[in-house]
Amino acid sequence: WGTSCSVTAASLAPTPCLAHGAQPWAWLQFSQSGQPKDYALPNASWSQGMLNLYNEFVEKSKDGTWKRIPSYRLMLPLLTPEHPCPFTHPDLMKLEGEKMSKDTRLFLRSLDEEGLGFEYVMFLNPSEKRMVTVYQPGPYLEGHPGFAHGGSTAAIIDSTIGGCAIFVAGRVMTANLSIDFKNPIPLGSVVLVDGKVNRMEGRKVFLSCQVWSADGQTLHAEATALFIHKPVG
Ligand SMILES: CCCCC/C=C\C/C=C\C/C=C\C/C=C\CCCC(=O)SCCNC(=O)CCNC(=O)[C@H](O)C(C)(C)COP(=O)(O)OP(=O)(O)OC[C@H]1O[C@@H](n2cnc3c(N)ncnc32)[C@H](O)[C@@H]1OP(=O)(O)O
Repeated sequence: WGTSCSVTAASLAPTPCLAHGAQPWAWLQFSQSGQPKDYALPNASWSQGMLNLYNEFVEKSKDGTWKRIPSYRLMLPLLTPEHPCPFTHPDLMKLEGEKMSKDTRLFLRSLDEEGLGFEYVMFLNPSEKRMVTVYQPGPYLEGHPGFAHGGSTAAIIDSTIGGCAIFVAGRVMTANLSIDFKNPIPLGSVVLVDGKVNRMEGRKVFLSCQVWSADGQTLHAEATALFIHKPVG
């Protein structure tokens, strides 16, 4: 995929991060293989409940029904031909890597230490236009004592359905996000964020989302959203 994509490995080459006085490679953590680190893989902070749900969706991915979405500190590596990814919308292929800042991080991947913030992995079901995120909120996302801040819940919902909307429509922006918070999410618990596209009208993509406890017994939040396509260029 992405043969016409202007984002290449060369455009991903580490650049100085002078603004932060950091090491040149600090904008993107590389693994020992020289590839950007994929954060959507198990680490020591993942609870058994998180691993169980992750393994469930890995199993469901074996026949291609679901696809695990790799996750880096930036969106950029997802757009390079070197990294297999279902985000093949032609609109995204027009993004030019060299014009995208490398001195930034995705909000949900902004913390260095494992387990303190957003631990998550997304799986896309292309035929159902559905994205699920297996998510474990860490202690630095606290709102009321012991519970995740509602803003962090909004962020994981926005990213889940945002990824789904990007898959169907290319570059989109959140125009509206409406959330009913039903039950607080305990820090360190595991939830399933389940979002899908309901319909599209021109540039508008309408989605809905539910956040369930891992055992499916507690509905934590319900949301509806409108994303609007913004053509690249
Ligand atoms: C891009 C690289 C992708 C790589 C992807 C790879 C992997 C992704 C995987 C995982 C996901 C990872 C990351 C997460 C992804 C996304 C989550 C982050 C998303 C955000 O965090 S994003 C920031 C917050 N977001 C904003 O910062 C938007 C500010 N805003 C604007 O930029 C404009 O406001 C805009 C663009 C929304 C519209 O502006 P515009 O000029 O293009 O269009 P216009 O206003 O004409 O509206 C056209 C029609 O929509 C109707 N309409 C508009 N707004 C409405 C509303 N609120 N309610 C109801 N209807 C509305 C109008 O009424 C009209 O309707 P009609 O045509 O029927 O008259």
